[in-house]
Amino acid sequence: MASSSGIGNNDELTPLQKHVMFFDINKDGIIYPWETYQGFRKLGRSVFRSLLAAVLIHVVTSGKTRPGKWPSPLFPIEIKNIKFGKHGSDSDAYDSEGRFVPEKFEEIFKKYAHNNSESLTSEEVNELLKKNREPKDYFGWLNAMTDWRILFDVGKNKDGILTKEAVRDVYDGTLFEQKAREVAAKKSKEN
Ligand code: HEM
Ligand SMILES: [Ca+2]
Repeated sequence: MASSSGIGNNDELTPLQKHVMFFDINKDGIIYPWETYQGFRKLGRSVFRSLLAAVLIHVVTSGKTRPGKWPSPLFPIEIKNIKFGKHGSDSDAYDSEGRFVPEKFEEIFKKYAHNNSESLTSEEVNELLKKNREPKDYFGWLNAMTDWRILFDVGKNKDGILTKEAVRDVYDGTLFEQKAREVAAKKSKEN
C-alpha cells in the first residue's frame, strides 16, 4: 500500500470528511494551517481573511482531532477524527459520526426560507443562527456564525442569495471544488 495513513482514495469517507478534504492539499489525511490558508485563497478569500480563518480553525479544532492532552505545535487536523470537531448551536445536519442528515437539512429550508423555498437571504441566515443557539453556548454560537457567514459570502449567487443547492453542496464539500474552479477561471481570464 502506498500510504496507510492517507485517506485520499476510498469511498468510505463521511460527508463531514469530504467537507474538509478540499483543504487537505496534498491528500495525506492531515490538514495543516498553511493548507487551510491555501484552500481559502483558492476560494477567492483575501490574504487577511484566509490567514485569520486558518489560525482560528486550527487553534479551535486541532486538539479535538488528536490524541493526548497537549497541542501539537503545528496545529494539524486529523481528518479521520474530524467528527470530534463538531460544536454546539449548529443545524445538526451532520450527526455525531459526521454523516449527513437529510431531514435536518430540509428543516433549515422549511423553517427559514420564507422569501423563496429554494434559497436563503442574508437575513434568513441570521435568523437561522439565532434560532439554533443553545443557551450560553457562546463558543458554539461563534463557530456556527463563522460557518454560516463564510458560507453565505462564498456561496451566494449573483443575486446575493444562497441557494439550497449551494448549501447542499457544502455538506459534501463539492461547493468548494466548484467555487475554486470558478475563481481560477476568472483569474485566467483577467491575465
Ligand atoms: C470556506 C470554508 C468553509 C465553509 C464555508 C464552511 C461551512 C460550514 C457549514 C455551513 C457547516 C454546517 C454547520 C451547520 O450544520 O450548522 C460546517 C460544518 C463544519 N465544518 Fe466547515 N466550512 C468551511 C471550512 C472548514 C474547514 C477548513 C474545516 C476544518 C478543517 C471545517 C470543519 C467543519 C466541521 C468540523 C463542521 C461540523 C460542525 C458541526 O456540525 O458542529 N470547515 N462548515
Ligand atoms: Ca495535508
